[in-house]
Amino acid sequence: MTAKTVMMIGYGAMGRAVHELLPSGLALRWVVVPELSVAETVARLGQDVEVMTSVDTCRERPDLVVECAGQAGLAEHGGAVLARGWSLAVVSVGALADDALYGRLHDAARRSGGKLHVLAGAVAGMDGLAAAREGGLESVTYEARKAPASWRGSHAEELVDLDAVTQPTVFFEGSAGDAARRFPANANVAATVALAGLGMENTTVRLTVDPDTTRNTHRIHARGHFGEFEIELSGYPLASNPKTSTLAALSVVRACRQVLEPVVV
Ligand SMILES: NC(=O)C1=CN([C@@H]2O[C@H](COP(=O)(O)OP(=O)(O)OC[C@H]3O[C@@H](n4cnc5c(N)ncnc54)[C@H](OP(=O)(O)O)[C@@H]3O)[C@@H](O)[C@H]2O)C=CC1
Ligand SMILES: O=C([O-])CC(=O)C(=O)O
Repeated sequence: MTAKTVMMIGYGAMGRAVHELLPSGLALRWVVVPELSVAETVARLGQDVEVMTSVDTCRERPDLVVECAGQAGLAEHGGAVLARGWSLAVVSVGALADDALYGRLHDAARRSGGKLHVLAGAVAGMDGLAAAREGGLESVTYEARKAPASWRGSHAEELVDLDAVTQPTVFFEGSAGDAARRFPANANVAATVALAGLGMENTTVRLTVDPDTTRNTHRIHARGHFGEFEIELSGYPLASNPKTSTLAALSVVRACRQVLEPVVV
């Protein structure tokens, strides 16, 4: 049987983890990275994978395109993928807090028959939340708790002294849209919860730095006509990037596997 093909946008910590776990029967054929990373990525991947800076260079049709490139990468390449009518599974969901980008990707997919799949990423429960929305939701709160190392290099450094915290400290409380825009590498899940539930402005987000944890912990509380649920997921970060949970990479692997499966769970 010929292998189904995958294109990956971005090849950082998550992309590499996904590549390692790609199910047999699927081949990573194209990787899209910024110009500055082309040489290093070619050296890592060898001849079997075509490394490019633009989706336009690809002359075939991938069975699935996965984005592991950060919000800027989704903004740069998402439109071109969807305009071709391809399927695009994304993790940098916070980019969709930008209404103009959301509209552009939505319209490109609608015109071409392409599909934008918002992956659950580092959290669970998005199916239940989206189902609950059908009956009406009253409130949705999302809280993330991570170690200081996971918040380094982010806007958190301007809000709290990451070297001095001695106990769990909330340093941001606001809307999902605001969180996704201010913490592009750390609060994509806030946008995912918002898209599944009450939207960017009506989803409350709390971000905490916890000096005593090595996990990335996500808690979602939702209340509505269906009743109420609370889930807490305590994930291991990837060794190669403490901002990124292992489960987020695994959600991309799952999306890849679904290309092969006649029954989708
Ligand atoms: N939904 C979720 O649960 C989660 C989502 N994420 C999202 O996944 C993204 C990737 O995570 P991770 O792999 O750990 O991050 P890394 O920073 O390790 O990797 C990002 C990769 O994307 C590349 N890239 C950056 N800009 C572009 C662009 N314009 N076009 C193509 N490629 C680009 C980078 O290249 P270069 O090195 O040259 O910059 C690098 O290869 C995060 O930035 C975040 O947005 C992360 C965790 C959880
Ligand atoms: O991986 C995680 O724990 C979540 C994350 O970074 C994000 O939401 O952007």
